[in-house]
This record gives sequence, C-alpha cells and structure tokens, in this order.
Amino acid sequence: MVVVAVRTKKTRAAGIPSVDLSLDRSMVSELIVQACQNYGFFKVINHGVPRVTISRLEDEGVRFFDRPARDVQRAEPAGSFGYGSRNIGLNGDKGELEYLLLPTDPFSIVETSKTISDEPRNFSGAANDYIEAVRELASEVLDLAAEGLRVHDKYFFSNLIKDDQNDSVLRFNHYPPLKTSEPCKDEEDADEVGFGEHSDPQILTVLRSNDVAGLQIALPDRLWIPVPPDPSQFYVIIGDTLRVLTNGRFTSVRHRAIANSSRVSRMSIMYFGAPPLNTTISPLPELVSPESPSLFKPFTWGDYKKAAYSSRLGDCRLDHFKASFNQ
Ligand SMILES: C=C1C[C@]23C[C@@]1(O)CC[C@H]2[C@@]12CC[C@H](O)[C@@](C)(C(=O)O1)[C@H]2[C@@H]3C(=O)O
Ligand SMILES: O=C(O)CCC(=O)C(=O)O
Ligand SMILES: [Fe+2]
Repeated sequence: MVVVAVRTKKTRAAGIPSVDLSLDRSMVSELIVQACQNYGFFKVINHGVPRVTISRLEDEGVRFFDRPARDVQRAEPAGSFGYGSRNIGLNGDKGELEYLLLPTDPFSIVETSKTISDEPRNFSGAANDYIEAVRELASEVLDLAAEGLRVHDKYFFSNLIKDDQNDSVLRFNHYPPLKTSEPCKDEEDADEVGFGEHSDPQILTVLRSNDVAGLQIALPDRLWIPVPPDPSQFYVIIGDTLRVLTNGRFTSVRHRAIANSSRVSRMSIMYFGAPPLNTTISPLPELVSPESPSLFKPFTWGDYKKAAYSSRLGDCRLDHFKASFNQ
C-alpha cells in the first residue's frame, strides 16, 4: 500500500468559532462575518435540522458502505458522479477513503438511488429530505452573512444555491480504520492522508460527520487545527466562490482529513452549495471601492469548475483568476 504522509507536528488545539443560530439576529450575522473573515470556517449550533433527517441519511450511508464490493461498484461513476475509492478527482490524487458523489436535484437522486440501495425509495427519500434541510440551513447562513456585510440584496447569495439550475453536490466520505498501526517509515510525526489539503471550489459547504475525528483546518499562518467531531451539529466551510463574491473579505479555508486510525469507520456527509453553471462570479459592487479594488477577474461558475476539475486537489485554483495588479 502506498501511503502519502503529511506533517502534523505543527498543529494547535484552538477554539473553532461556534455560531448559535437561536441568538439575536444582528449578533449572529456579526459572528458569522467575523468567523468567515478570520477562519472561513465555523460550527453551527441550534441549526433547526431535525435529528431524524440526519440519522436517516446517516443510516443509508452506513448501509451503502457496508455492501459487498460488487454491489458498491454498481454505483461507479458515469462521469464524475457515483462511487469511488482511493482515487480523488481525475488527476492522480489519492486518499485512504471511499466515497459517493451525487447530484442534488430530486429527479437525479431518484434515478441514482437504483444503483445505490436495494430499497431505492428509502435512500432517495432520506437524501432528498436531507438536501432540502441543509440547503435551507446554508441559505439562512448566507442571508445572515449578507446582512452582516451590508449587501443590498440580502438574498443574493442564497438565491444562487436555490436556483432551479443550481450545480450543488452531495458527498459521502467513508474512512475505514487503517489496517496497519505501523508508524510511517520516513517521518516520525506523520499521519496518512484521508483527503488531502484543499479549498472547496463552491460557495459554501455544510459538513457533518459521525463521532470519529479526522478533519483539520489550516489557519492563515499554516498551523493545522483538529476539528472535534460533533454528530449533532454542522460545520460550515467557506468556498472559493464566496471568497471571490466578497472580494476576499471571506477566506476559503484550506482543510484536510487525516486517515482514520481509530477502530471504527469515520463517515462524513457534505453538501456543496453551488450556483448555476452560467452564473458570472465577480466581487459584489458594494464590496469594491477605489481603496478596495476588485481582486479577481470575472468568470462563470462553469469556467471555474472546469479549471478545478483539471487541477490537482491541493492547487490554489483561484490564482488563475486574480486581477492582473493582484498577481
Ligand atoms: C482533485 C480534485 C477532486 C475535486 C476535483 C479536483 O480536480 C479538484 C477539486 C476537488 C473537489 C474538492 C471539494 C469537493 O469534495 C469536490 C467534489 C469538488 O467539487 O472539488 C472535489 C472534487 C472531486 O472529488 O471530484
Ligand atoms: O471528509 C471530510 O471530513 C472532509 C472532506 C472534504 O473536505 C471534501 O470532500 O471536500
Ligand atoms: Fe473539502
């Protein structure tokens, strides 16, 4: 087995920002803006997603990854969607995980469920309910962020992911326990890569995992912080597209998952909120001024997605879209 090692010595257990959605609205929007500027990442509590909506999809995910190899492979991709193992993307990235990548529109979910489950209606029902609930949560977070930034149209961001043509995706990552407990040969303090360092290309990601640790985020000074797992709450990850729309006010956090060295599997479920392919992405006029000129050239989400899918996982994809004075 080829293992890719990452240094984990430079880590610090620090407080991850936490936002309680039940608090006073103007306070919550301020907290969200602070967290998005300083970390590009935060935990959401009192999120309003019913526990049963989460547990039904969790159970379906566990059932899927428990299936015999020949059954999970029936869900192998036609294009980039479907089941995959160890290979991440199309450009040679590897990780110690298996995954299921799905479109989020209800019709595609119903169709794809036929290769995912022996009870496809159970799977599609659970997935569609979950997608609807986390899309609502993502939209609420985006509206609060827009309010905190004093954006004129407070629904501007959320309308992008609510559009009928939105390009959002749902991903299950399954990290089985590592078979070997041998330390890495050439690096004493190294861990193996579950899902390598990257930023998410979309607007924002809503992540939830079971009780097994693995996720880490990078601070601007490149210190890695372990994110404590919390199955009853969600984490929000700001993506590159929201970074551009806010003219760099929000940061798109680099993050990674360390391979699972515990005795139980880790499973995470991510909703990646994305706009329609033809949406032009450029900083909102309210966030551009002579003192803060636009840091990015305009592009469409389709252009960015194409560039993302021809890049390696760890590449800084936004570099190609920086305004010329900013290069
Ligand atoms: C190596 C890659 C995998 C990825 C597409 C890419 O070429 C670069 C971005 C990767 C990423 C990261 C966030 C999401 O997990 C993902 C689905 C996405 O939209 O961009 C993955 C892509 C993937 O696994 O196909
Ligand atoms: O599985 C995780 O916890 C993180 C994975 C991730 O960042 C991704 O799939 O983009
Ligand atoms: Fe990610």
